[in-house]
Amino acid sequence: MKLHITNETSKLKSVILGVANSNGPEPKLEDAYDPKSIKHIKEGTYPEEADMIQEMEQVAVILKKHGVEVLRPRIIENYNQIFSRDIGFVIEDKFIRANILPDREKEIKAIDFVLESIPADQKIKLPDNCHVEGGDVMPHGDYILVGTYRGEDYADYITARTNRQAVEELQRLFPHKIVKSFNLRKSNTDPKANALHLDCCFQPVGDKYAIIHRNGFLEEEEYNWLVNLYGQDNVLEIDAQEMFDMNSNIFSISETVVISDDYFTRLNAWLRSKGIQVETVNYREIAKQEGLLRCSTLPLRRA
Ligand SMILES: NC(=[NH2+])NCCC[C@H](N)C(=O)O
Repeated sequence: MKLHITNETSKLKSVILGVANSNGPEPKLEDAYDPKSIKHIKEGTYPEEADMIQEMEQVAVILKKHGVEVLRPRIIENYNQIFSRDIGFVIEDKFIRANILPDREKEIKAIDFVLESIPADQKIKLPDNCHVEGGDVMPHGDYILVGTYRGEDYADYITARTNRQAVEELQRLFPHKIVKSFNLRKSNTDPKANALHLDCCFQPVGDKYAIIHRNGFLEEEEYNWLVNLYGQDNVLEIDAQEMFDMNSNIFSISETVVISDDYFTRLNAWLRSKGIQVETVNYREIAKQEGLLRCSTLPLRRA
């Protein structure tokens, strides 16, 4: 297995796409770990497995059409394995195993066949006190952009998934990169005010563009730093409703092709106006669990 990831948008060669099969029964309220799932459990609109399977198959078809190798996790009975992004991530030729929320720690076992094909010196397990999930980590050329939560009350937030210790450890592991971290707004109860991961409020796209939601960031200066990295004219600012709908969580197959949700009419028109081909799927049921296309993919190799 050859690993190579240095950014979000180079031509995708190989990816793990999550699975919704045997996703388990609707969680009890006290077992849910994000506010959007909680909302849908309360309202009786939690997504059906059959619908989510069908939504994910549309993504598999598009990826294959674009010549991408698509790997799927082995199915663990009655376990949520939709959001592969968070279980690990690749930076350059290293696979870093995430120290994920304990509720999700079995997910990694289902990609053992991938891990076995990676040489031992390319696999990294962070110390246990470093919490990190792939949704918070974006290799970006000379930078590694990392979403985090620096509040003293970190432990109170089930929505805070990447801590300072992990940010520091990533810098130690990749001394030739600049690890830039972003303090994100967290809410256990309000999905419109919760940037669950960095990819829930920001994502680079194309060769010089980005999608961003200002209120996802707690520090004005960190938000401005990101906007300046692209230039104001190259950034699409999304509002709280669009963040909630998960507009920043599309997925790039290359600098010129993305997979987006058919529902994102404003975003898709903006992408097309920049010369980007937009492949669309309907991911409205998956979206109810506070994740979307980037969250359900774990890229292993890009050109
Ligand atoms: N990369 C992401 N944004 N992943 C979203 C994961 C959503 C999932 N319900 C969780 O709370 O863990």
